[in-house]
Amino acid sequence: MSMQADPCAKPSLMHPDEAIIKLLEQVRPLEESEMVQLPHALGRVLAEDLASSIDLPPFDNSAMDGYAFRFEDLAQGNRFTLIGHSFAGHPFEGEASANTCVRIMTGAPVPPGYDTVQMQEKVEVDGDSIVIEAPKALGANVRRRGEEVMTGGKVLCAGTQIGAAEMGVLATIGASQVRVTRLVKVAFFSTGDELRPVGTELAPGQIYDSNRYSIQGLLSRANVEWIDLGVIEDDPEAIRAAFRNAAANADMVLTSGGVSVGDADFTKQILDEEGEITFWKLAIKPGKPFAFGRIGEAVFCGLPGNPVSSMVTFYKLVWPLLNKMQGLPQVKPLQLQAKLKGNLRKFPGRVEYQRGVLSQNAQGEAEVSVTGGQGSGMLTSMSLANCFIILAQEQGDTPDGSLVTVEPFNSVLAL
Ligand SMILES: Nc1nc2c(c(=O)[nH]1)N[C@H]1C(S)=C(S)[C@@H](COP(=O)(O)OP(=O)(O)OC[C@H]3O[C@@H](n4cnc5c(N)ncnc54)[C@H](O)[C@@H]3O)O[C@H]1N2
Ligand code: MOO
Repeated sequence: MSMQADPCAKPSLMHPDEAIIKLLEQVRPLEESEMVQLPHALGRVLAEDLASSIDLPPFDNSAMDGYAFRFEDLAQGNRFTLIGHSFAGHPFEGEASANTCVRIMTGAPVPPGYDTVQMQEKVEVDGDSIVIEAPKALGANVRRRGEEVMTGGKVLCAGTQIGAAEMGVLATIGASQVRVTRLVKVAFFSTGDELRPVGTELAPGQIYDSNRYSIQGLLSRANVEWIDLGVIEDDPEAIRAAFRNAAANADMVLTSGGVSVGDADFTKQILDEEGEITFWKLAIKPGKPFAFGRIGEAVFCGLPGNPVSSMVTFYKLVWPLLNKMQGLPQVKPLQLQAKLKGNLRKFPGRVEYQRGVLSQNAQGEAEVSVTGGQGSGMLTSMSLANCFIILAQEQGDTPDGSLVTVEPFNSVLAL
């Protein structure tokens, strides 16, 4: 295993795990909340615990298509007279009496007085009467009123992100609107004189501004409100004006580019003048020059310009911050061990987030391979991947067949 030193590594680089802890200390959950109509609640975060105002299910109902009857009547035999039917939405209106039964459908109310349902496959119909094969227990195939939740019972907790299941739970208890934390506002811009918008011709030395689009994708996945301030030229006054505008309108200012040491890297310089930088330079690859600070009331995250670096630092550092600001709990990402296919090159010095394809082989073992070239400008290495291969700070080259740590892409990165 080669253990050459990373020419870029410096002892002062901060480990990304330490950086996350420090970052999270700098932000608080937003306190403001608002009511939203249920169809607009997807992705939002509940601002308060929610109790059910009804029993769930609201009435005793059948779990099977079949016949409702009184269990005790089986003591007199298993022939029952059919006296009516109960369909979902159309309950039986009559009265239960000895040795009678009611035809019942799944979800239909079990008429008062009846207590047990037998599925129709276990019943013989004989004119107006039926012969029931005795079910094992009283109450068989009946879903009892309130068996899931009683009126007043908690169904969802504050801090829960509303996904597809929660949308359904909210509708189940009849909530037409719901109180959620207000959306975090993020203003972002790209910096760089070489950047051109899509839909224009490239002159020599120019490239298309891809980061704004990947950042838009990430912000959409993170369920925040974003303000796109476009591309700002490498001019200190233009960057200063953009910073002021962004800070006045957002909770977070997010930039891409200009955080390294080049002669036109003004982002850090302007932020030093207009706000404050808390730390800068992390032991992470890609993404070393990630910058963090404050400008006015807003937090500032400066993503490196290299396209993969900006995505990796967003995932690792910005996303947990946004989660905390939205009132979501921090969830440790799932990691697992997978067998490496091929050799991996790495210099000791920085934690590396190489892009990988995780799959299961015929023996059911997890295997992973890198997505080709791992340069921090090669964005296709991200789009081909479904996981990160995480290599520890002091690790060097890793041979084929080794067990490596992988982190499957989470909801912010996966489609
Ligand atoms: N002498 C040193 N040079 C560099 C160092 C260093 O430590 N010493 N760090 C390198 C690392 S690591 C990174 S990452 C980059 C980060 O640089 P910046 O954040 O200042 O970004 P730029 O210089 O503006 O751009 C870097 C690269 O990315 C392209 N880019 C920028 N913005 C976009 C965009 N919106 N869409 C697509 N591509 C973008 C830009 O053209 C450059 O190729 O610095 C290294 N240098
Ligand atoms: O950290 Mo840079 O992102 O290695 O290229």
